[in-house]
Amino acid sequence: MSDVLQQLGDILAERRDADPDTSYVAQLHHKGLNKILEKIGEEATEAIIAAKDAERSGDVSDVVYETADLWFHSLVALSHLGQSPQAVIDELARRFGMSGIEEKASRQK
Ligand SMILES: N=c1c2ncn([C@@H]3O[C@H](COP(=O)(O)OP(=O)(O)OP(=O)(O)O)[C@@H](O)[C@H]3O)c2ncn1[C@@H]1O[C@H](COP(=O)(O)O)[C@@H](O)[C@H]1O
Repeated sequence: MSDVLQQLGDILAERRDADPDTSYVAQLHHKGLNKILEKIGEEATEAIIAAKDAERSGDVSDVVYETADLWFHSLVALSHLGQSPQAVIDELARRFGMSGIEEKASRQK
C-alpha cells in the first residue's frame, strides 16, 4: 500500500517542473497553494456527501472514489510544501498504540 503512496509522491514532486499543458498536477502546482487548498475543500465536501449517501444506500463505491480524490489533492498540497507522503505515514506510525483519548488528555494537562 505505501509503495503506491511513495510512487505517487515521487510523481507529484517531479510534476513541479512539468508542463502545465500536459499535466494536471503541474497545473495545480502552477496555480499555487490557494487553488490546491480550494480543491481539497471541494473534495472534502464531495467525500462527506458520498459518505452520507453510502450510509443510506449501502453502496460505498462513491465514497471510496471521493476519498481517493481527497487523499490525492491533500498529497498535492503536501508536495507543494516540499513534503512527501512518507512524512504522514511516519506520523501515523508514531501514533501506533497511542490512544486518542490519552493523547488528547496529555495535551490538556
Ligand atoms: N491520482 C491522480 C488523480 N486523482 C484525481 N485526479 C484528477 O483530479 C481532477 C479533479 O477532479 P474534479 O472532479 O474536481 O475535476 P474538474 O471538475 O475538472 O475540476 P475543476 O478544474 O473544474 O475544478 C480530475 O481532473 C482528476 O482526473 C488525478 N490526477 C492525477 N493523479 C495521479 O497523478 C499522476 C500525474 O498526473 P498528471 O500530472 O495529470 O500527469 C497520475 O499518473 C495519477 O497517478
